[in-house]
Amino acid sequence: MELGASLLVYGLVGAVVYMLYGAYWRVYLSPVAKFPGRKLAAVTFWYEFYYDVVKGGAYVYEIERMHKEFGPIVRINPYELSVNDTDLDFMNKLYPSVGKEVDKFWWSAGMFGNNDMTFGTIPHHLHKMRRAAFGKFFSPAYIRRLEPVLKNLVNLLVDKIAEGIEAGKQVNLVHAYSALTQDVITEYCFSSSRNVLEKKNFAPHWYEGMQVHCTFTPVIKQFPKLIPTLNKLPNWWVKATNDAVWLIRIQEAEYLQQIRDVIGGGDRDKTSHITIFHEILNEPSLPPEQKTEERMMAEAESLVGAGTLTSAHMLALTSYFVLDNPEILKNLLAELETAMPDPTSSPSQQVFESLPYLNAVMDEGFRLSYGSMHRLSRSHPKDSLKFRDLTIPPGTPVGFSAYLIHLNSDIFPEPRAFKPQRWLDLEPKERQRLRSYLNNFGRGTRQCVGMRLAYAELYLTLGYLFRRLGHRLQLYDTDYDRDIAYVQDYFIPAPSKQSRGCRVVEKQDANRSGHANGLAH
Ligand code: HEM
Repeated sequence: MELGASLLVYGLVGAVVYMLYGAYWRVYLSPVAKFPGRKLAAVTFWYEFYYDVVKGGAYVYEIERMHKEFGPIVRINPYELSVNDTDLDFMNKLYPSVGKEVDKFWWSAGMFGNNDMTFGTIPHHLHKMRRAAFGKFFSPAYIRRLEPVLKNLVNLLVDKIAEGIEAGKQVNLVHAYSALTQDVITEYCFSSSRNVLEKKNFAPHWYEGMQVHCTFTPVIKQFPKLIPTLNKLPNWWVKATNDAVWLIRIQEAEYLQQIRDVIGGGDRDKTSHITIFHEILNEPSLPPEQKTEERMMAEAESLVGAGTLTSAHMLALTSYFVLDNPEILKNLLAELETAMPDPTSSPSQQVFESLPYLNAVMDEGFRLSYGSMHRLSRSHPKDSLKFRDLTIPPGTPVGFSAYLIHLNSDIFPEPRAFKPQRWLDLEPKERQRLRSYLNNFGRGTRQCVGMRLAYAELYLTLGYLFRRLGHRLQLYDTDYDRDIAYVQDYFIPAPSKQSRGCRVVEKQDANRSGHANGLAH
């Protein structure tokens, strides 16, 4: 045999031996080898890839099956564990708020394209510094200060929905809500709303583009260089071949311009209120290398993405259940009529916060919309954790999935039913205990930074919309399993591929004869 051919054979044999030893090490010798689970999942990340990419956001169901088979703690890939359990003490230890270093898992932290955004930051201290630069913006004082901006946008949303149904059209609430949440977050980021509420049919391509972006997440985990590679492709090619990537590019150009305006002061005339990016860029504790255009763009993408789909999905699912259930609608309207006697008024969030029935409806909405179906993994680089009689070694990523907790029938009997009543007539302590199982916003140091803004949006939207239009809206050809239920895990969950959204029309009665054809305005 020639020297070249022999080297090739030796090389191939060496590679095979290396891979076999690697597989053996992962299954039998790794620090997490003692945890139960499927051997194939322990050997390779391609197992997860198969479920999430080939079967479409379906690894969460395979994890669910593993828990049924192997118990409350399972190994789900070469490094990571999943826990499905009702132990709140363990949950709080895994996701501490203070006092412990907690990292994200390197393999999944960059699933939205990079590790520059606060969401994608792996190490504890870097994350803490980045988050502190805008954390203040989401404090109760700032949220109150910007409430007038939010009220204007929610009022516009309700007017646009009213306009649509009065014209005899179907209004897709998912698109309407995502128009609202995009306008809110772009206004808060840059004092320059994207104005999606004013666009025809609420410019659904923005919502759809963001959904498609989420479907890239499992691919990016496996191929972390995917987005940088796509970014090198010429504009003309992207525009001609891929709408979703083109939309990402348009957004990036928009953010870059806004960020340059903030940095150069070119936005002074347009800015009517404080913004997240003024806050970050003026934060003295954040060093200049953390204020680069590139990092600010990553932060903008994550803020707009995180601030749009999550709240819109919760609102759409909750609206569906209220409109689909006359008893729930009746109770909610009765409460809102007392709290907001003048339907044309614009009360503040505080008015709605104290309403028991609205809160019960919202908690069911949170429970069935999950926030994220994905496990939220954390690793404690310096400490081991104890789960029952098992010791989890330091540095092991471990996560809970809100999907699994929220549908646990030991905590929530008849878990798939939307029952506001389960939150009512409880002792305050018991209600608080039950609420602590809601994991929509995650927990601890990485808990959703926009949670207070999200609550403000949800209270005002559900309050104003149902008080003003609740008795006039009717679902149009909307089926829960086909259109609403979140069934695909792309971190932000998606409904089935066949989903047509949550569509409403003007309720038919003796005095009205609207026709439900065509889309809104
Ligand atoms: C109902 C609405 C919302 C839900 C269910 C939700 C859910 C979540 C969850 C589960 C996380 C934690 C992810 C993790 O542990 O890795 C998160 C993080 C985050 N969310 Fe939200 N979110 C919502 C609204 C918002 C809004 C309105 C904003 C706008 C500012 C926002 C911005 C963020 C950011 C920046 C992070 C990263 C925080 C960090 O890593 O420190 N979210 N969100």
